[in-house]
Amino acid sequence: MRIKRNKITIVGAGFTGATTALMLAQKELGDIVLVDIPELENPTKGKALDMLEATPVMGVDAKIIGTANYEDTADSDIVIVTAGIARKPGMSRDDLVSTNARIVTSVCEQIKRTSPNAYVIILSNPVDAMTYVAYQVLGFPKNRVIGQSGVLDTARYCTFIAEELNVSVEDVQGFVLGGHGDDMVPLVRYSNVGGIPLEKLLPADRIAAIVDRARVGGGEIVSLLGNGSAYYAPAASLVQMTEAILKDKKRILPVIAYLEGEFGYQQLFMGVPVILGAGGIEKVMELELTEEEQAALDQSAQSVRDVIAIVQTSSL
Ligand SMILES: NC(=O)C1=CN([C@@H]2O[C@H](COP(=O)(O)OP(=O)(O)OC[C@H]3O[C@@H](n4cnc5c(N)ncnc54)[C@H](O)[C@@H]3O)[C@@H](O)[C@H]2O)C=CC1
Ligand SMILES: O=C([O-])CC(=O)C(=O)O
Repeated sequence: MRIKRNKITIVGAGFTGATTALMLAQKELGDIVLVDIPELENPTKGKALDMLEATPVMGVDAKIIGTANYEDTADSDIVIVTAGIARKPGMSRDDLVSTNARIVTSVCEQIKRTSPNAYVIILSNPVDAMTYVAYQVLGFPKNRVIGQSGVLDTARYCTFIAEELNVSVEDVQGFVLGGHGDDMVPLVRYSNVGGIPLEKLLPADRIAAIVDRARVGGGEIVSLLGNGSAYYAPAASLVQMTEAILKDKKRILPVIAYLEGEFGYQQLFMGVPVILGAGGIEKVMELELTEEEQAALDQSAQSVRDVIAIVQTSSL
């Protein structure tokens, strides 16, 4: 038997897609196919070739191609979907819903045809609802349809904690539950720094300020960039998820998963901690929540449901 190299497709070769491709190559996680629309075929080929030409300098082996043809993506192990429009200052992620639902639908129809066995990771916003759209169109089992929100939201939360305490980011542990919107739920009670509960290290008002900043972390970058949204930290998050699956690491990471009773929610895609390994989402890790935490999560779940309802009632 010949051992096969991993094949990773990234749909959407814009800021997040191209950055993810480069980071995947730097980690030698597999060969990479970047796909974009036919009108951008040459720029997509150009980005891929430019990255490929960086590989001898970086000392990594990864084939990287750009294309507008889904046949080139056939039999990918992982497909990452970043296709769609990004928000601009003054917009919410939910304002992208109609346009991106159409794009994610057409992309997933192609993925279903060309890579029926792939694990699919969705980034396009509003990502909880777009993961739902992808699941409907793909018809893949729920363990193979995964949305990215919590790794990024948690990264922001941990960055701000490390900055506040002037300690290494490596020693900060925590996670953020719920939808990828301004009412996401950073779980303070389960956060620690070097094993020491966060609540013993910082006063409540400083923790509250960190939680508030993490919740609007995406918007902070949108305001600063002026014409688009974050891409370095989102790309790093996608790479961590991809690595967890391809190396069967069984990482416990917060991702958007299909809930069928877990945390009390039925038939809902939302961010929760899971075991991520070679089986994709291998298990949702349920936690005991206080009444207050559950109420905050309920509010976030309702926001996700409201956006999914827009998708369900519109003729895309
Ligand atoms: N879930 C999350 O944590 C995050 C989500 N996002 C979302 O990711 C999406 C992409 O963001 P960026 O890369 O910054 O945007 P971008 O505009 O730089 O790139 C998007 C790319 O998608 C391509 N595209 C559009 N329709 C397509 C189709 N049918 N097939 C293939 N490609 C298509 C565009 O041509 C463009 O190159 C946005 O919706 C953004 O809101 C961004 C950061 C974090
Ligand atoms: O804020 C946005 O629109 C992009 C995104 O989801 C994030 O950076 O968290």
